[in-house]
Amino acid sequence: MNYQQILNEIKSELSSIHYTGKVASYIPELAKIKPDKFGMHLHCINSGHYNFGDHIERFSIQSISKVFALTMAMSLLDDELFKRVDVEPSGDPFNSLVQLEYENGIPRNPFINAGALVISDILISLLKEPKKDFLNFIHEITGNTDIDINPKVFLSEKSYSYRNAALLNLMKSFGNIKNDIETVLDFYIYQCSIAMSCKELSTAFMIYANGGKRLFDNEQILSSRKVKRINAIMQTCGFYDEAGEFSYRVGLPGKSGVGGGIVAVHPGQYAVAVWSPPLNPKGNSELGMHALERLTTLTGLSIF
Ligand SMILES: NC(=O)CC[C@H](N)C(=O)O
Repeated sequence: MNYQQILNEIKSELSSIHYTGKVASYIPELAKIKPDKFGMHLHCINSGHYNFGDHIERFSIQSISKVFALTMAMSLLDDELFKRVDVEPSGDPFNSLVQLEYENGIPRNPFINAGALVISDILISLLKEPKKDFLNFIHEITGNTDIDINPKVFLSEKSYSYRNAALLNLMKSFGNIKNDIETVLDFYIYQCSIAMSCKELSTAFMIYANGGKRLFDNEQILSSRKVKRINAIMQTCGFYDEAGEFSYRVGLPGKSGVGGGIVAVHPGQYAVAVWSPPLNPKGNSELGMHALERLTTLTGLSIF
């Protein structure tokens, strides 16, 4: 199959689509990103790299970091982790508070903000230097030690984090947050402000496509049992109240972020990342979803 030709076709098809999405503005620093940025990077297990556009430019990974945080927490703790966060789709927006009240402060899954905040709390309790260890984990799975946060995005989100503070306060009232709220918020926002390119993200997500092994040296990072579970959570919960739509249109486990990135994996075949900042009303990259839908249609390679 000529993957580069397929990517070129996706690029030309999408250049004529009139998008209606808006770049995220509730984190002021993200609103400065040009809406016409667009890149895609496909990393195939057997045949290497294919790409187009702004695929080596770094952008704010935002909620894509929730997959790395869950991976770290699952490598430190076993099933007891899931007493504090569930694995069910929420059907609600990423920053919603409503379900938490009914469900006694136990978030529906680790990929909505409430769930990721619980994971941050767990990591703070277990790690010596949470920020350093988190960044080191990303360096380990990408083999790239200069990946870092964007300090402007970090500070920008810190000054507008009222909803995440509300989620933390509510969960703390139910006893599901052990550390102090400022510390958890700070670490959570730190993770979200990491900047990576589509190329780097497709390398990082290769562990989920390759049975838990880094592709570049075959080192086992995560057991295949844990990979199965993380991919299942990405499939059912990776896109908030649009997880069903993504599954139906694209047919891959994946995760999005409000920076406009989406990463998806086809276990045994490839990891792919796409970046286009304008978001649809559910907070997922409008053109990113479209590009991935075309990829699985044109290659015939979805998991279904
Ligand atoms: N969906 C996202 O990417 C949200 C992440 C963002 N940092 C927030 O907490 O609001």
